[in-house]
Amino acid sequence: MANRDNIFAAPIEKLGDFTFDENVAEVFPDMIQRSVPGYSNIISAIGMLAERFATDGSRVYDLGCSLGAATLSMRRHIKAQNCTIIGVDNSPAMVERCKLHVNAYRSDTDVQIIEDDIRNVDIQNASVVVLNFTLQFLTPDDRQALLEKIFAGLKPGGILIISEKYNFADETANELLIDLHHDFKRANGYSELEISQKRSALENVMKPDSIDTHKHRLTDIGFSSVAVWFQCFNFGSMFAIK
Ligand SMILES: Nc1ncnc2c1ncn2[C@@H]1O[C@H](C[S@+](CC[C@H]([NH3+])C(=O)[O-])CC(=O)[O-])[C@@H](O)[C@H]1O
Ligand SMILES: O=C(O)C(=O)Cc1ccccc1
Repeated sequence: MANRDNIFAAPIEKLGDFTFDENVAEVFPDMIQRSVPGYSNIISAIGMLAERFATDGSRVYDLGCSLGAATLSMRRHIKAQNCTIIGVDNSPAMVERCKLHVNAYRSDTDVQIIEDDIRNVDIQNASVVVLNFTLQFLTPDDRQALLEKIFAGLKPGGILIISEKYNFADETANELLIDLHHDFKRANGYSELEISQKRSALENVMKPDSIDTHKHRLTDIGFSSVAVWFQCFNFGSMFAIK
């Protein structure tokens, strides 16, 4: 069984910003499963979308791949020939573990895991690009530049899948959805202290956009067929087709 996430269980005197360090990588499958509503469904659907959109000889990118959950789901589903999946993450602890997961099985689809900042990565000949809960960790300017680079590197008909935590312009709706997310975490065994310390640790490093902001930004860049295909509380996933 995966190691249990106890990172914020005890009171932390000098609470710093949340980072994807060794301790987080160690418990990450448990943390993300108990913290993100719909995570498993999203991972499965990313595989299904990749099966439809991956084309022969193209590249498939998983940007902010963590331990490679989306990469592995896509690798299981892709039927196209001579595809390469490129997973990128700038956390050495994540990349080290991700490589172990990927190398545990062989497959017809080649997988390369790269330790780098996704802002530096060259994107070319892409049929599928996945940003599964990664864009939210970049600054707004960096979000725009990254999405422009992805658009330029996608083949016509290629798909971008972006999963994010959202905020909502309506204050009442926003508070209710945040509360429901906290109920979800409580139901999954997190204490009030864990919920509040993690919330504080994330405050400076993760600033969610609204669904409208995402849609407008993608449409302005040139994507067509922008749609939310999944939402649970303040978490969801969109696709955008070039
Ligand atoms: N600039 C950056 N460059 C590279 N990696 C980055 C950067 N910023 C953050 N990361 C990486 O993005 C990942 C975000 S987790 C993604 C889950 C995964 N997609 C999953 O499907 O399981 C989401 C979450 O924990 O909420 C972490 O591994 C960071 O190291
Ligand atoms: O736990 C939370 O409150 C979240 O917003 C999701 C999350 C999951 C894993 C790492 C960082 C944020």
